[in-house]
Amino acid sequence: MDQVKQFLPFLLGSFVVTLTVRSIYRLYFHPLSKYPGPTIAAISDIWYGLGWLSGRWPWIVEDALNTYGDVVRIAPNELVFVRPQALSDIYGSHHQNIELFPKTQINNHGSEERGGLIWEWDPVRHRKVAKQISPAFSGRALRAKEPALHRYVDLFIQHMVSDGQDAQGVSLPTWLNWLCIDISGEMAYNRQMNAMQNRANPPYLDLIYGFNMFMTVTQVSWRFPLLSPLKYLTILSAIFRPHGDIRKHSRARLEQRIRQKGAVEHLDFFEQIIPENREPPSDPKEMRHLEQVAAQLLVAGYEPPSVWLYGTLYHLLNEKDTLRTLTNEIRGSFKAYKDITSDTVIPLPYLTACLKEGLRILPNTASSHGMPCISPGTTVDGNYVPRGVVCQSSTFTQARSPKYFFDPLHFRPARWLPHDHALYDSRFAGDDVKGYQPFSQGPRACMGKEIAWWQARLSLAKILWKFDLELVPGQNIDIEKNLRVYGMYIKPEVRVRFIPLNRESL
Ligand code: HEM
Repeated sequence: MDQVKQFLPFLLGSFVVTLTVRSIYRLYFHPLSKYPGPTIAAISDIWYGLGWLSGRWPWIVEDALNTYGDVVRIAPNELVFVRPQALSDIYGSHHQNIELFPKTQINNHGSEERGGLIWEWDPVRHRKVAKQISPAFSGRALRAKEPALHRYVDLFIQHMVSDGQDAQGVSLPTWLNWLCIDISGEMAYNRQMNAMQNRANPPYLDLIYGFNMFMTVTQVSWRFPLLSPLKYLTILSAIFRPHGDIRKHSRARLEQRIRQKGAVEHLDFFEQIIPENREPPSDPKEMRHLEQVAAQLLVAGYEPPSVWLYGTLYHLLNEKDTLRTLTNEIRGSFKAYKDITSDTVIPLPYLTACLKEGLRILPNTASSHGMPCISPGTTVDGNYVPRGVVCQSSTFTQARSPKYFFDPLHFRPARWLPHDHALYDSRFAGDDVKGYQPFSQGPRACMGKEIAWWQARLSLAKILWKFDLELVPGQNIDIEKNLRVYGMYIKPEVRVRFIPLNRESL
């Protein structure tokens, strides 16, 4: 015991000396020491970790960029950029579709089986999977999916006719989540989630939201090896929730889909990577890879569209004149509900402008968090960034900065209108509409951009053709203050009345 007592001051002393020397190195001698940022972020990952755990990371980074300039050191070995040139340098640069800034291992933690498609950090492995899947996103393949898209949007409309007129209205985030998970399950691997039909969260949706905060904890704990046992909380949470059963069910559904190959109502995104022999691979690694890709397609096709529609409708409901203009454009363009198709909605300029503005004012999770990549040792927006430094963008800050957009914190669709449109407003002439890339760019850009646009245009056009919308009075909502984002956004409650017009039935 006495020996321990003697040894303790020595241990503590060594610890303090090591921390001091490391901090001095990181502050004054590290290759990133010339970049500005909070001092605590330069010497430790604590600032980064707490920021992520708060659910307000995009806002924290925005504050830092507004305080320190266009490049900020947000962790000892990490920079965030905001100018469009930096975004194109980081994400757009590639050689024969192999990205020059590979993704970090923030999500799959180096596992070769868990990369799937979106989390795959190895550019060559990513290219292989992306090449296999991309034909499923081609124009012809998308056409085959259009009837299913209509079916779900129509089901949403029918539910709103029956449920949406009550004085207390319906929960906008809940119903949009159900619409989007139903569509995404169907598109990803012909999986019927039946959320709207059952008026309940499918267990799979509960599962992914159950892990929402946990994903962030895992990502953060990865930076602090001493805290990594936190990861084992997954095991605890698995004990207390029926996760195992849900996973088993998902796996069984996927195996069924693999055996069906081609014999489905419409081709889905998964079709392209189903083994030729239509048998689930016996190699567990291969099967885990397929499960990972299927899950990623499902979540990638679910979360961004649900946030997009939620943000756009929330702002429209708060901007009555804008909502009226859009409603008039839609109702003036279609005599009958059945005339609303993925082709006929494209020429509506105000609809497109409102949706672009919705994407700007609330970018999706990946764009809001930044998409960390590793520098190969090159220049980003004129700054030399040594090899191995983690770089990322803040599309969120760019979207909300007066340097790039006039009146950025307000919903102003007019900024996206063609200049010869009657409602175009020259105050927006200086907006950098081309530099804004919510679907990212380069080899890792969004594959679902086109189908996402179909889904968003069709949903909004059908909803506003059929209903007058109003916020249920007495709600005190400020999504700017109340939004939180971990692995996915947590959307604050908004109750809305859907008042059907007496028009032809569906
Ligand atoms: C509002 C709509 C959407 C937005 C704003 C959006 C945005 C993005 C962004 C920023 C990325 C890059 C992520 C990263 O590099 O980490 C991405 C990737 C991806 N998105 Fe989307 N997305 C949307 C909808 C969809 C939909 C409906 C699908 C359909 C499945 C989809 C499928 C994908 C896929 C497969 C990737 C990975 C591409 C790759 O790594 O090769 N997205 N998306």
